[in-house]
Amino acid sequence: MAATPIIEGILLKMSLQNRIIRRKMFKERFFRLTETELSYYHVHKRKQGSRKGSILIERICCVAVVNLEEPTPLERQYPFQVVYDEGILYLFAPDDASRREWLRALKHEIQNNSNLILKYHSGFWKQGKFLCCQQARKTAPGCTLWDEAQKDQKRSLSVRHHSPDLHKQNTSLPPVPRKKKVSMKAGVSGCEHAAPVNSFSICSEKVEDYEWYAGNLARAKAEKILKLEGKEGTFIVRDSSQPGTYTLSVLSLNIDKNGSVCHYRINITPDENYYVAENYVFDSIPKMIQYHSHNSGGMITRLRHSAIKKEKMVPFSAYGNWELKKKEISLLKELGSGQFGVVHLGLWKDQYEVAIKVIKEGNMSEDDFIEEAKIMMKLRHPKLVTLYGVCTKEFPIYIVTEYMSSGCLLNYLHDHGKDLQSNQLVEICADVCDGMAFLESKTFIHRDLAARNCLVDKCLTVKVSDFGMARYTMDDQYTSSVGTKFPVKWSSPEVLNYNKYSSKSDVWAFGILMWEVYSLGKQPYELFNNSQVAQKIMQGYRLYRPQLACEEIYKIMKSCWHEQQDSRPMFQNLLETLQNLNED
Ligand SMILES: Nc1ncnc2c1ncn2[C@@H]1O[C@H](COP(=O)(O)OP(=O)(O)OP(=O)(O)O)[C@@H](O)[C@H]1O
Ligand SMILES: [Zn+2]
Repeated sequence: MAATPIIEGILLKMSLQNRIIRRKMFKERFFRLTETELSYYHVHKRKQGSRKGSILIERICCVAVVNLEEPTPLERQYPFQVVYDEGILYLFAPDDASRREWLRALKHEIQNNSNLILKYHSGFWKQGKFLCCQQARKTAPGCTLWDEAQKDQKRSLSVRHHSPDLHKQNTSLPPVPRKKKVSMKAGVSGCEHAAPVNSFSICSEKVEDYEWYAGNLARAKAEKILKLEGKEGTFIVRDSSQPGTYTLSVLSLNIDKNGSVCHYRINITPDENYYVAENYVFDSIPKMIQYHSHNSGGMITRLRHSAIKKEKMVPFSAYGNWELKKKEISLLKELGSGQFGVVHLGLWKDQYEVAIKVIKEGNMSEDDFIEEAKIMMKLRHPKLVTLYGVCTKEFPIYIVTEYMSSGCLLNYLHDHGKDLQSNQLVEICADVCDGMAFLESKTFIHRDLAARNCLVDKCLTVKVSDFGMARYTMDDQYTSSVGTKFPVKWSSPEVLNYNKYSSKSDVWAFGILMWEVYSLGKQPYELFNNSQVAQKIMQGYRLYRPQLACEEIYKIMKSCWHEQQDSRPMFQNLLETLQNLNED
C-alpha cells in the first residue's frame, strides 16, 4: 500500500536507552507521516531494511513540544514528543516552523483517537526521571495540562468532514521544506498491491505506477530475480544506493547463455531529464523505458519483459471480504502437504495466484479457527504471509493465502543456502524478525515459529506463515509437549514445563530459526531426540555456534535462549540489532 505522505522530512531522533546496542543517542532519520502511521527510515542507505520503525497513528495519545530545561546544542533546539502506548518518542525539528508543521500535521491525524490524554510531561525523561516534575517512573501521570486534547476533540467534530487537510490550509506559517519525494518502501513491497499497468504504455510519469519498478531491492537480489525469469531482455528498475536515483538492471543471454545482468545507472540531468544512453534523453523514466523497449540504444539488449508481474498478485482492494466464494477458486497444482491437509497453487477469479490449504476433515478444530480467522485477516504486514480469506460454507474448508513461489524457507536453505552471502543470511533473519516484531506489537503469539513455517517469495523476501495455527490442530502428537510431533527443539523451558506461551517463547524459537539459517537448514540438536533435548535445555545446554555465524550473530542467538523469559530481548530490539549489523 503506497499511502500518500502527509508530511515527510529529516528529524533527529533520540534513541531510547537500548541495552543491547548503544550507538549514537541522536540519529538523523527520514520521517514520514501517513494516515495510518508515523514511520522512519535510514537517511543514507535506502537499501533493504532501511525502514527503521514506525508507530501506528491509533496508538498515539499526545503530541507536544518539550521544554528545554538545560543548555542544548543548536541542532536540538526544537524538540517535540510523540507519546504512544509504549513510550515517548523524542524528536528534534531543524527549526521552529518545521516543528510547528509537524505538530500540526500529527495533531490533525490523531484528533479522533479515543486514547488522547489530558496531561503530559512538558520536560524530557532523563536519567531516570522527568525533568518537569521529577517523577521517577516512566509511566507516571502527566504533570502539565494538554489543552490540545479538548480543543482537538471539539475541532474534530466541526471540521473533520469539511476539511480533511486542516494542517495544509493554514498558510500563515512557512511550509516545511519537503524532501523531494523518493520511494522508501521497505523490502520489495513494490511487487504488491499496485494497479496492473502495462509495462510499456505511458499512463503515468511515476515509476511507482509500473510493475517493472521494484523499489528498494539489493543488487544481488535483483540479479537472482532476473536470472530466475531467464528470458532475454528481462528488466527491472530499482532504487540505487544513492537516494533519489535509480538503476536499470537488464538480463541478456547474448554473452553468456546462462544469462548475465547489466546494471545501468539512470542519469538525471540538472533540468530533470533522464537517460541511460547519452544520446537519448527523456523527461520521465517511463518514457525512457518505453523508448528502450524498441531500441537498445547502446544497452546490451532492448527491454522486453518486466521481471515482476503484478497482475498475478491480489490487489489490496480485492480482499476485504473474508468469506470467499469457492466457485471463484480453481486449484492448479499441488505444492505440498502439512498437518492440516494438502496445499495447492490456484487462481482466484481466474487471475490472481493464491495458495489454498484444503483442510482435511477431522484435522482442525474448524469453528475456533473460523472465529480467529477474522483477527488474522487484519494482521497485514509485508513480512507476514497474507491471509486473503476462507471458504467455510461447505467441506472441505479452504484457507486462501498469498502464494509464495520459492516455497518454504527450510527447503530454500537446503537447496540454495550455499549461494547465499553473509549479508543475505542476516537479511533472512531480519525479514522474519520484522514480521515477528509486528506480531509482538499486536501481542499475537505465533507458537510454532521455525524455518519450516516461513515461506520465500519470488523476490526472495522471507515471510512468516502459519501464525497462531498451532492452536487448531486436533492431533495430540502435535499438541502435547511429549507428543512425537511437538516442536520440542524450538520450545523454551517455560513452554516445555508449563505450556506457557508468550512473545518471549516466540523469541526463543526465533533464536533456533537463526541457528537453522546459519547452518543452512540443519536439524537442531541433530544427535538428540526430543526428550534428550528437553532434558539438556533444563540443564542449561545450548546449541553450538554454526560455522557461518560470527561471534556477534551467535551472541544474538544466545540472547534468545536466556533461561528467564524476561531477560530475552524483544523482537523490536532484535530487529534494530540485525539491521545495524547489516549496515556496518
Ligand atoms: N503460501 C504458500 N505458497 C507456496 N507454497 C506453500 C504455501 N503454503 C504452503 N506451501 C507449501 O506446502 C507445504 C505444506 O505447507 P503447510 O503449511 O500445510 O505445512 P508445513 O508448515 O510444511 O507443515 P506443518 O503445518 O505440518 O507443520 C509447505 O512446505 C510449502 O512447500
Ligand atoms: Zn512531568
